[in-house]
Amino acid sequence: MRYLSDILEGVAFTELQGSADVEISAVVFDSRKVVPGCLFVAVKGTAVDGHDYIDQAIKDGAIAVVCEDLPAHTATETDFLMVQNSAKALGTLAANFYENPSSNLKLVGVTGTNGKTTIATLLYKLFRDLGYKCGLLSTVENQVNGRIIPSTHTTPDPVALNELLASMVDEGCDYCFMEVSSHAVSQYRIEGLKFSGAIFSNLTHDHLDYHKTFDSYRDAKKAFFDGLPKSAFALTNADDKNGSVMLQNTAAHRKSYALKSMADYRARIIENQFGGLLLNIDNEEVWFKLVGTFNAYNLLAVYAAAMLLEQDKGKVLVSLSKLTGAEGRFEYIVAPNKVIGIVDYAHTPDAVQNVLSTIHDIRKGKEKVITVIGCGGDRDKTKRPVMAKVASEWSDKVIITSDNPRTEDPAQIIKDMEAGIDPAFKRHTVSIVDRREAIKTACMLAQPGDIILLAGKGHEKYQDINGVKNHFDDMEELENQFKDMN
Ligand SMILES: CC(=O)N[C@H]1[C@@H](OP(=O)(O)OP(=O)(O)OC[C@H]2O[C@@H](n3ccc(=O)[nH]c3=O)[C@H](O)[C@@H]2O)O[C@H](CO)[C@@H](O)[C@@H]1O[C@H](C)C(=O)N[C@@H](C)C(=O)N[C@H](CCC(=O)O)C(=O)O
Ligand SMILES: Nc1ncnc2c1ncn2[C@@H]1O[C@H](COP(=O)(O)OP(=O)(O)OP(=O)(O)O)[C@@H](O)[C@H]1O
Ligand SMILES: N[C@H](CCC[C@H](N)C(=O)O)C(=O)O
Ligand SMILES: [Mg+2]
Repeated sequence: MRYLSDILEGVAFTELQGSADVEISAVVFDSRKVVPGCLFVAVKGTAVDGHDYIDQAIKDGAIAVVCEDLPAHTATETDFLMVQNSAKALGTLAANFYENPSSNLKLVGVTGTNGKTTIATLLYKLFRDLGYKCGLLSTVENQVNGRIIPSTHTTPDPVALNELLASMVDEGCDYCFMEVSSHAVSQYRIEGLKFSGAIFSNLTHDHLDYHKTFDSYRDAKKAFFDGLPKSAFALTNADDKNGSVMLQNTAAHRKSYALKSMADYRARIIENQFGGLLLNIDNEEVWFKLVGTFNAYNLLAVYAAAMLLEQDKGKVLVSLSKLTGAEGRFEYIVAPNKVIGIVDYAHTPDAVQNVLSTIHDIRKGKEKVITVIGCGGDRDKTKRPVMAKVASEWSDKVIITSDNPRTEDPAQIIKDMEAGIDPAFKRHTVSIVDRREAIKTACMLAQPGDIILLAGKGHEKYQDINGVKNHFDDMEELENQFKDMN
């Protein structure tokens, strides 16, 4: 049983109309999900204004409303709580409603453009292997100590997020490792959470449709560090030029990791091949199953976080050396005729460049690299030409195709991508709208030993066309094609 008065702690409200002495059955911010007796929080969104749904929410049973602007007619039984920022209040209200589960866990958040899922998933697997009960909140899936709960976002909304954390506490979890997206910070989804640690991976071009400028994208990531408590650690990548910016205004204790720069935790790549990475990590030589320089950074970040969480160095390195990465991140299979197919979630210019340069570093000789790539619809348009340019310059052949066109015309997305390709590389490029056909064509073009990269969809099991998610799985497509390639 929760009363409105119980969940107001930390909520900066300017006015209360009615009584805080009412029982609240749930905290809801979408009128379509209102249940009798709930508290409805009206949030001004990117598409519509939640304040327009207050009447509907009351009709459907909301007993109290949190809002920034009072509706014209409030002569009802309903209580109104006025705040300056409903989204921010929502985070705190949700955390309070679920009895602040983040205070009863060691919660570690990972932010950055690329590597969040990989780092969070590796930490989750590592700490379970070390014998702890853990939770995971990630793009691929959420997990409560082995129980999988499908994920809809990289970072869930504040209500779903606190509900998940509460179930982790109920099931006795010691740790939760979660991704913190820049959208989540800007939209206050993590408001009211108590973090024990934060990790920054890197910052490159993405999501400029939402954040408009690179600086405001960076500031969203930085705001996560700015809000950390003194008791937390703030771990940054010293090789990234924005790494130190993240730590500028944080109260948390500052730590760094790097392959090139001076840092608290350091590693050096000794071998980098399809079989894995041999790293000198904190003066120990260890083989890891993950591939590529970017994964050397991810592994080092995980190692450093484990050290900051006071784990045993030897045990951590042994366990980490056995782990595989996250689903759809540099996963590869080999056809009977020795063509190699890689499925990777690279969906930013930097990730595409990293994954292709890794392939160049680890291929044996003159094998050709054929890249199949598209860009998402209704998402950052400015990354399209850059991703196509990088793909064309780092591959022997590029097939431009669709990747979740959503409500956009897939042919137009492809045109936006083609515009970035230098004329010298145009003849290595073809465009095929249908992703299945594009993958089939790549397989037909490949000679024994060649490497096919399917970029952008990773673990995704769908192609979103006009809001309809049709089943589509890059790995499944590759397996279907590969079985007949003798
Ligand atoms: C652009 C964006 O991020 N939108 C997110 C945002 O929605 P919004 O505030 O813009 O919603 P809106 O449609 O304008 O509605 C405003 C308010 O009115 C309410 N409403 C709306 C309609 C109605 O009938 N009744 C009603 O009450 C809504 O519930 C909302 O509270 O807040 C919602 C709740 O948290 C999110 O579900 C929603 O994610 C959308 C679906 C989305 O696609 N987001 C992506 C871009 C995203 O968040 N991605 C990041 C990073 C991805 C990555 O790089 O990994 C992520 O964390 O997943
Ligand atoms: N540390 C890294 N630096 C640069 N690129 C990376 C790094 N780690 C992974 N990548 C590349 O980025 C892709 C996405 O990786 P991952 O899913 O771990 O990142 P993410 O930050 O969770 O992405 P998203 O924001 O979509 O959730 C990988 O498939 C790989 O190509
Ligand atoms: N999670 C990220 C990446 C999606 C990658 C790609 N498959 C797409 O649909 O654009 C996003 O929402 O921007
Ligand atoms: Mg992710």
